Amino acid sequence: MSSFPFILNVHKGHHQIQLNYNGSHLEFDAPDAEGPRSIKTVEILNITIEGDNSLIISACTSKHGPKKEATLEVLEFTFNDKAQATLWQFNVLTHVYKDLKRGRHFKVLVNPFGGQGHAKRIWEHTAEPLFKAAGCTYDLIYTTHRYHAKEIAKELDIRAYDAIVSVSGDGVLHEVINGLMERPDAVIAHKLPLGAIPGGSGNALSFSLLGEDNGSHVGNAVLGIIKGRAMPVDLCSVTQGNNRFFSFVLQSFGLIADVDLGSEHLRWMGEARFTVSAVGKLLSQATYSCELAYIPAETNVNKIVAQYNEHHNQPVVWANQTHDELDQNHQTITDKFGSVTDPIKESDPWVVEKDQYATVVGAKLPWISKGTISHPAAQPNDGLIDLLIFPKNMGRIAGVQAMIGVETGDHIFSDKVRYMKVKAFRLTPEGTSGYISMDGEHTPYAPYQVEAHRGLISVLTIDGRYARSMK
Ligand SMILES: Nc1ncnc2c1ncn2[C@@H]1O[C@H](COP(=O)(O)OP(=O)(O)OP(=O)(O)O)[C@@H](O)[C@H]1O
Repeated sequence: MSSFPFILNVHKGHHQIQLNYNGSHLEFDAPDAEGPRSIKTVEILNITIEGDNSLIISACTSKHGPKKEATLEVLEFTFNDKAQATLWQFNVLTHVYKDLKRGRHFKVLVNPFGGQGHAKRIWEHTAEPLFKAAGCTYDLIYTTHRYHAKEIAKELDIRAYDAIVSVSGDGVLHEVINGLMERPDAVIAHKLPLGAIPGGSGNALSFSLLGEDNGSHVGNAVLGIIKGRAMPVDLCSVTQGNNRFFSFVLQSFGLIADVDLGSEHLRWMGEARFTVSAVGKLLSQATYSCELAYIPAETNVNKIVAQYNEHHNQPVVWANQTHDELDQNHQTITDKFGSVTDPIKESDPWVVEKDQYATVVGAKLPWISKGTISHPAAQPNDGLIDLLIFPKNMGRIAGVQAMIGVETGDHIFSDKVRYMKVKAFRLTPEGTSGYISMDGEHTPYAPYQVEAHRGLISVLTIDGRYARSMK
């Protein structure tokens, strides 16, 4: 291949323009008031030639600054020399899709009722045009009932697709993951990457991938699916009674579960319902009794923060560069620390305590929704669960301060809050009624045990890690 820059002289109306691709950006002077333009390599979706003299560049750009949503931009130019234009197109596209498959094929699941019914419009108006512009293809299904996504994932011809994409909230993704993990060929199926387009009311994965400013931006999410690579992501196995399932967001007991599941009547408030409801509960100083057992990996917050910063300085590791737990010799995922119905093994370093708590929440994602960074040190593939505990007797002021801290993740530095990394935990609630939420799903008020499995699934992303959740 020839060397950078790749230059092509084109026309826009009467203006002569030089398109200059330097390996990291496509640069040119826009003829109108816009002035010089610079489009990043990652933003370029496609370059096509139409007829004898037309060059079309499709890109997904955040024209009005990095905090604004990336949208489809189609630039049209004319050229005089078709052979030169074709060579330029080939050179630029080859570099733009270096190590990436061009024209990926997706299974797309849209929950038409997700996110107060906006998911269909999100797909049609924003996501679909971007996929088409990039030359991607897809089989689309609108989910028609609860567990539909799980049924699809269980039956899917996984070899036919490059990823499963959901236009929904975390609920549909939870179903997809569980569908994949229940297959007899889970050993292969779990390798199919997932793509998340925010279309629900809780879009924890999208916020964790794209951060507070861009977590709800559909264009940015789609760009990650078209141009991203598969990042290994831990999955938690949960045992409860004789059931076993998988959780990728959070497992909550007490206040956070009440807020998640018990504030349906405030649904009209949208995202604000979580904060409003949580502050109300904290002011009422409700506590919940349980026995909590955990296997600690790190309980010192300062060390957890140091490890977090170190992780962000390490080079990114992609899914095809790791060894996963499942292989031809281990066709099922076994829980190293047993199930909730087993007695706790004395040979494992469990710590057991019995008390009242405002909330106990395990999570694998830093964001649980917009403005809620409950587990800021959560990492995609450290093989550990971040466990957040608000104890009893926090006091109203400290409780509300901690809740305000959740907006930035600063609550973990409060001396009233406990935050640790654990390998597994078991929670045995006292009493018979209350809420337990697994990825937003209502589960029985009964003992459960959670264990992290490293890098069991993968998610398409450009950055290869979660957005920075701590300064
Ligand atoms: N057509 C449908 N009718 C009813 N329920 C559905 C349908 N499609 C999907 N679901 C269910 O909706 C639930 C929530 O889905 P989703 O992940 O899109 O959004 P959410 O953010 O979790 O919640 P919501 O947007 O509804 O507040 C899922 O558990 C899924 O089983």
